[in-house]
Formats: sequence, C-alpha cells, structure tokens
Amino acid sequence: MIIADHISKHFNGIEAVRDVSFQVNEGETMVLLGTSGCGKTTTLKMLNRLIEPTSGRIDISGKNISEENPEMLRRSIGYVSQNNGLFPHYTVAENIAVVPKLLNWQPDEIREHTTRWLEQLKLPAHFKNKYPAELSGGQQQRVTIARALIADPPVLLLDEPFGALDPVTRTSVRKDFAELPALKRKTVVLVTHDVQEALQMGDHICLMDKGSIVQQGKPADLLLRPVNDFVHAFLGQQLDDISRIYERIRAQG
Ligand SMILES: Nc1ncnc2c1ncn2[C@@H]1O[C@H](COP(=O)(O)OP(=O)(O)OP(=O)(O)O)[C@@H](O)[C@H]1O
Repeated sequence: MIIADHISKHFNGIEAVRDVSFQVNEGETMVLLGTSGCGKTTTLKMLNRLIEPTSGRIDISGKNISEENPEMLRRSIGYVSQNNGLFPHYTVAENIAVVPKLLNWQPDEIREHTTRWLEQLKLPAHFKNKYPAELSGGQQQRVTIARALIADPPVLLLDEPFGALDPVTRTSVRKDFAELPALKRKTVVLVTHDVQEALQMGDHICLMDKGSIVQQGKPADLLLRPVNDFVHAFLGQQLDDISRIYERIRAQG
C-alpha cells in the first residue's frame, strides 16, 4: 500500500506539487491524470525518491520511505520512465537483466526469466540479442515493461508508458500490459494525460491541475459526479477527441 500524506514540492519557489494526498491499496491501479506541467511526474518521482518532497510524508508497505536507503527502495519498485530509459549500448537481454544482476541472481535464472518475459510481452525470443535502436517504439516499451517487472516488485510506477506510441500501437501494448497476470498482485501508479487510458486502467483516478488534486475517486465518480466545470470539461473534451481519433482510424481502415 502507498500512502501520500500532504506532499508538496517547490522548485526554486515554484510550487510544482501542492498538498497532495492519496492512498493506493495493494493490487490497485491509481492513475495520476492531468495536462502537461500539472505535477504528475514530480508526484510520481517522489514515490521512489528520484525527487524529495519539500514537505509531507510517503509510506510504502507500512514504511516511511524517507527513512529508507533510496537505492534499496528503488530495487523494490518497478519504474517505467517517460522516455523508456533503455540503455542504448545494452542488448535487450542486458537491459532486462539490470535489476536481477543487482539482486545477484544466477545467470541461468536471469536467462529463464528473460525468456518468459519476452514471451509474455509478445516479443520474439531472438530479440534478446538486439539493441534498443533496432526495435520499434512499441517494442521498446514492451522491453521497458519486462525490465520493470522481471524482479517481481510489489510496486510499479509508470510515467506515460504508452505516451509516445501511435493510437493503434498504444492500444495493443496497453492491452497486453493490462492482461499480464503479474499485474493483478501489484500496487500500480500510472501517469497519463489520456482520459481513455485513465478510465480503462484506473481503479482510482487523481485528476490534477496546477500542482493540486482537483478530484479523486473511482472512474465513475469523475465521469458522473464531477466536482466542478474543470473536471467535467477535462473528461468531456478528451472523450470527444477519442471519438475523432476513432473515426479517423475507421476511415483509414
Ligand atoms: N527539476 C525541476 N526544476 C524546476 N522546475 C521543475 C522541475 N521539474 C519540474 N518542474 C516544474 O514543475 C511543474 C510540474 O512538472 P511535472 O513534470 O511534474 O509535470 P507533468 O504533469 O508531469 O507534465 P508532463 O505531462 O508534461 O510530463 C512544471 O511547471 C515544471 O516546469
């Protein structure tokens, strides 16, 4: 379980995140939703201490993370960053093996798990010897997800994991990701600006604006019971955009 208790972050006097609180229960997916610059990534990075809060407290699995060694903390948290973060000079297999090696897994065990994860993410086995630049954006994201999940961390943080993909590839990678059996046991925080993604993936959604949470709740709460015009317009406008994307893809097909 993740508990963020009144967390704020100031960068040189700019309030990037203001008094944000939420709880993510075990096995639940929480979505941080909002427009560019509203503080989603800053909030996410405070959960694995890539950014330290200016104030407030974060507990993960019952422990105050400010008292934990940041590197040890990050080994128990899978993380998919915005730009996929694969090491360009490592092969796919070497990229996937980064955390298992830190955890001193045996080479056989790493090979066996890598093969299984490539299969689960629908990547051909021979891809393990390729370099990231030889893969498409969607394939790279599949490798990034395998890398984040291979050590079976209880917590998974995802920063716009499907953001750079075209709508069709995005839908297929997202679907395969959502169907992974391992995901059901994880506590997941997903950052997105995409309303459809938030509604499909989130058990709980926090809609942010200018550093604060405007509304949080189940998808149905935001859709059917928006607390103000901003929430109503944010969801409505994007759903209109989705219908337009759908119409365009249908016309192309
Ligand atoms: N290291 C930093 N130094 C100064 N300001 C920062 C820093 N990181 C983020 N900010 C500012 O904090 C605010 C929130 O940024 P953040 O990246 O959290 O937004 P976001 O909602 O994730 O946006 P996007 O969807 O574009 O990634 C922005 O105004 C940004 O310019």
